[in-house]
Amino acid sequence: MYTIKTEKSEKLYNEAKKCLVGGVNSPVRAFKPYPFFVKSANGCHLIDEDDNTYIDYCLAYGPMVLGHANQEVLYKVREQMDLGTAYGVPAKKEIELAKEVINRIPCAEMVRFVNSGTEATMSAIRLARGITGKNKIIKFDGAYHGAHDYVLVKSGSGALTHGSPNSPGIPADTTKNTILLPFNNRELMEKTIYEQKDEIACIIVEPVMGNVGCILPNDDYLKFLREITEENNIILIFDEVITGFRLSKGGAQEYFGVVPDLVTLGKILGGGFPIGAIAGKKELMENFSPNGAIYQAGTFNGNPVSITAGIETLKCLNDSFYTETTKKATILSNHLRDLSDKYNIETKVYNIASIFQVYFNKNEVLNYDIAKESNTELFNKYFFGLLNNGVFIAPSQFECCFTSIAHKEEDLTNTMNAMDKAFKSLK
Ligand SMILES: Cc1ncc(COP(=O)(O)O)c(C=O)c1O
Ligand SMILES: N[C@H](C=O)CCC(=O)O
Repeated sequence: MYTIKTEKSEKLYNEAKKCLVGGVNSPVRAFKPYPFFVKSANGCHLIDEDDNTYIDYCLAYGPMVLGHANQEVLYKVREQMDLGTAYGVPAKKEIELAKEVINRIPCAEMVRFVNSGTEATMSAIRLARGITGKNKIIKFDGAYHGAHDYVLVKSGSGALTHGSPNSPGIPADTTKNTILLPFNNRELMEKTIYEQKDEIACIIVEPVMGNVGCILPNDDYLKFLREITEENNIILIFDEVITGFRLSKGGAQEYFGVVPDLVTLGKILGGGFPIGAIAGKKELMENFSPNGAIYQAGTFNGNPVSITAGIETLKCLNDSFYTETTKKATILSNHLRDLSDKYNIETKVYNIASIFQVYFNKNEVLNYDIAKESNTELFNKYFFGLLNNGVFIAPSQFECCFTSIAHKEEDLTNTMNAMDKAFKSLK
């Protein structure tokens, strides 16, 4: 519950409910009694309609690694807008960003830009099916790969938060081809592949699961997936919509030293504007239309505004970006561990690079089933404890938090104080 003044947000929410489903445009934004309505954002701060300021660790669910309204990015975006905002014919900057992706991401030899992570995973799966001539795909329990029919089964993120991990409206005929397995479990993967390898087109995996909190891969689990897919003519897709450009310059594949066949990207790649991309080995990518027969298209694919923001954002992701953002996430994670001890509250805290999350759970969180046992009521109290003390994180146990270069020392100190007050309120 809010203890701060949020009357204007409440009023706007009541208005919004009349014309927007649930008052929001993506379910993850809805929380009870009502979400605050943002008026502006700058650096690591959000300011709401009631003039409350929050230090933001949601960062639009990931893209804003440079903080909000980064002036270098916006300067170039404004320049681009004067040159046009959508062309329907190719433009030079698409080559520039594609080359950046290829230079950074180990598996990327060719790129197709789309408009969202959802489109990217949908097209990557279609590509894998089209190339192999096989229909089944393997996805992990609790993984979220966007809101399309192939993958909206036992899904994480808002689907899990709002209690519909299997969305009605998706034909059983579609999802019968989606095999669900627990993350970090080798035996079940081996058994499934042994029995059905001739029907399985691809494994799609979030290398770090970021839509059921933050679940790290066990030692060599990703390497194991690489080996088993290679041995069985199955395409390995890393869904790096969250981890891409975040864990390292080359994303999770560089961080863990495991190179998949295809990667899906989004979020950071668009520097705060809508984007997605599929990239991978040339021999696979060339199967997309117009070179190959597998159809993929979009009016706004390679949109010049998003491409410009992406180019400018990637320029800022140098070594010190990774050192700095990792350091901040580590400081906050260690503080959460200390608070758990101080207030004797059982938690598990995970962090990697600029990602972190606390689970109100006594067990090590290795997969979806364990994550689901977390105390979401306690998480909700923690969330409001932070919010009422000027800190915003995603309003769900089943999302994760991000640091950016815009978080300053003072913000971290204020955040740690807010965390302390939030934990105290849980007793
Ligand atoms: C791992 C992952 N894949 C895919 C998506 C879908 O991306 P978008 O919301 O841009 O469609 C998301 C987030 O939304 C994600 O976290
Ligand atoms: N968890 C999702 C992405 O990572 C949240 C974004 C959304 O669905 O609005």
